[in-house]
Amino acid sequence: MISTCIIGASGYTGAELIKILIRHPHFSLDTCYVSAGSADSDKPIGAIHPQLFGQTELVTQSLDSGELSQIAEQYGAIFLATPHEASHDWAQALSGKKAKIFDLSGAFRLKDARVFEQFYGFQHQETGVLSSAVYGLAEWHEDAIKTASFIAVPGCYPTASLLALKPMTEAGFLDPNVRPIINATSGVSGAGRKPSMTTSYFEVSLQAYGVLGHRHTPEIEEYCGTSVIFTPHLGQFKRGILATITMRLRTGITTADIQQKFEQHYANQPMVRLRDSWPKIDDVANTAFCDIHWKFDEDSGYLVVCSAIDNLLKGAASQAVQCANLVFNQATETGLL
Ligand SMILES: NC(=O)C1=CN([C@@H]2O[C@H](COP(=O)(O)OP(=O)(O)OC[C@H]3O[C@@H](n4cnc5c(N)ncnc54)[C@H](OP(=O)(O)O)[C@@H]3O)[C@@H](O)[C@H]2O)C=CC1
Ligand SMILES: CC(=O)N[C@@H](CCC(=O)OP(=O)(O)O)C(=O)O
Repeated sequence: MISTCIIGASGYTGAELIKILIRHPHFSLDTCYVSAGSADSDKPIGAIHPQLFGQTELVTQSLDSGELSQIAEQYGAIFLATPHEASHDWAQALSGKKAKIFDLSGAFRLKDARVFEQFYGFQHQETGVLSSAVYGLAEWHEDAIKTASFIAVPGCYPTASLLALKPMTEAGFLDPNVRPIINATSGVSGAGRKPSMTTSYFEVSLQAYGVLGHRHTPEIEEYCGTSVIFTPHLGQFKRGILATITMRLRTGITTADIQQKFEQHYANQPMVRLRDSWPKIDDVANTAFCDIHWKFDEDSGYLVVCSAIDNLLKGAASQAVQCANLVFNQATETGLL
């Protein structure tokens, strides 16, 4: 068994990682860390995440950031389910040691350090880790992930968007004069466990946010190689993302060409399901799948693709475990089906 720990175990993605890792055939979850001074330190996991009541004996431990280097020699894999700033600040001490690092935050997803100031609100200092980090879009970066030591697990909206876009962008099918338009709606768990006015039960009502400025725009653009118009929406449900993506294709592309590209990339990828009807969030909530369906109008050249994921799983925790499976030479779906 490969020894693992989670840092940020009291959060929503931390809870999903615990659920997966305690049942995984090749990883053992040995420690659940919370931050120093956390209200959730020294608590049984079942007291913080009641769905896990009776499922594990683990009790949260407070993390002493002075011990990060030592922790990185202790485990085979470390999952960082922490805010961007915490991952950024701790990455250097964790890197280059025995442990492979799987960072669920956005701190190491973009290659240009300057972009962080504009979109994340902090100055990136860790350019060394940034340049060696591999973007963990499991279905597309498999070879690079297998040999990586530090994996930047993609954001939830970028996962849903890129899995739908990339078969077309990689094939060069897009009309270069028309940007893809991504409209996506997420459940409130996308905002994390910390309470806030915008995610409070009484306040949430379907609404766009982050218009023409969300930090996932540069992430999507970097990994599909084209500018996009991305509009996220907050929905009145707990978990899941539905992304509807409209693209204009070059003249002459046919329905059969599109079908061939989606099948070429995903026919052998067990976590992506090419559906024969429009996916619903309920079809993927609490699963590690990304469901995709599309329709093409050959007359106008417009293609509409719908992609549905669970933001906490394929958009975070299960994709992190897919990456860990690849790093440790296991099938991508191990422990996820
Ligand atoms: N929610 C989602 O759908 C997705 C989230 N992500 C990313 O994954 C990461 C975790 O997200 P999520 O689980 O939703 O977030 P949560 O807010 O639910 O959990 C974050 C965890 O980190 C701990 N933490 C908070 N502040 C600090 C700090 N300064 N230093 C160390 N630890 C801290 C928190 O509590 P404690 O004080 O108890 O330690 C908590 O356990 C984030 O970077 C997020 O952006 C990525 C994709 C999807
Ligand atoms: C509904 C909601 O608030 N969603 C989050 C995205 C969650 C995610 O993917 O997180 P990171 O890229 O931050 O890791 C947001 O829009 O900020």
